[in-house]
Amino acid sequence: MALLTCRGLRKEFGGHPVLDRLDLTVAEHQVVALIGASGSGKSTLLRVVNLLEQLDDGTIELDGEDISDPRVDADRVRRRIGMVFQSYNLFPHLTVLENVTLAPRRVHRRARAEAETQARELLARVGLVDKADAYPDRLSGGQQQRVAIVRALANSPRLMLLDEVTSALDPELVGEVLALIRELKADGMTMVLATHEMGFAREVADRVCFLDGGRVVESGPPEQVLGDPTQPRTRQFLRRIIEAGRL
Ligand SMILES: Nc1ncnc2c1ncn2[C@@H]1O[C@H](COP(=O)(O)OP(=O)(O)OP(=O)(O)O)[C@@H](O)[C@H]1O
Repeated sequence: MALLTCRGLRKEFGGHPVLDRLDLTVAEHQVVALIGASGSGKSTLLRVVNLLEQLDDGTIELDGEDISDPRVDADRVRRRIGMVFQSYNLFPHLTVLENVTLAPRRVHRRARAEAETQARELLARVGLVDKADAYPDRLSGGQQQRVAIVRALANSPRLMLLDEVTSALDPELVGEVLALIRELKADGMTMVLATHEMGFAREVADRVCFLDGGRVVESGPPEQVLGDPTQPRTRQFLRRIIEAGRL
């Protein structure tokens, strides 16, 4: 059963199509990795799914509901989707605990004690409960990113969208964030992640989609798309990655 179905997505910036009749289906519990050169539309795809950008054409269904209908309440949709960005985007003036409990309290109207108990449980899971009262600037990049993921999980999302979540991290901090994503997969979380980490895409994704020119040019199991691609443009992209020593 498809959790997310994108059909014919089109998005233009300044008359230039960034998504060009893009189709993507994600089954429940599936992990889909989006790969592709810089500017191929990966972030834009995640942003339109989370209704942060308006579509020019196409439809997006989440759990069978057409969320691309302009009459849909975007806030209600975003409560079912957890989005994590490259640059963490934690609120600097709030503690870790306040960052994690903000949406559950304000949006989901949970009582403070209940939201804090859940937040501490989630923080304990990622080994950061001792940082609950710290402000983000006291945390390493890897710790901040794990808090950002916990903050998204606190809304009990149906779908997680992860946009280059390790790109801003020093190499020694990448592993701790990838370990957390591995755990989410083991828990059955449905995820769509844009990544430049081909090794990670190969390991964690059930399906890899190669984007080029705003379309999914090739899609399949990681070993096929990354190991034996059928499309010349995928081959060319991977050749460049190999030459750069990133595969
Ligand atoms: N708000 C915007 N206004 C104008 N152009 C935009 C906007 N957002 C994205 N673009 C353009 O759309 C294209 C696709 O960008 P996008 O960020 O989706 O690519 P990407 O595949 O995620 O790239 P990267 O791997 O570098 O993150 C780029 O040419 C970008 O400059």
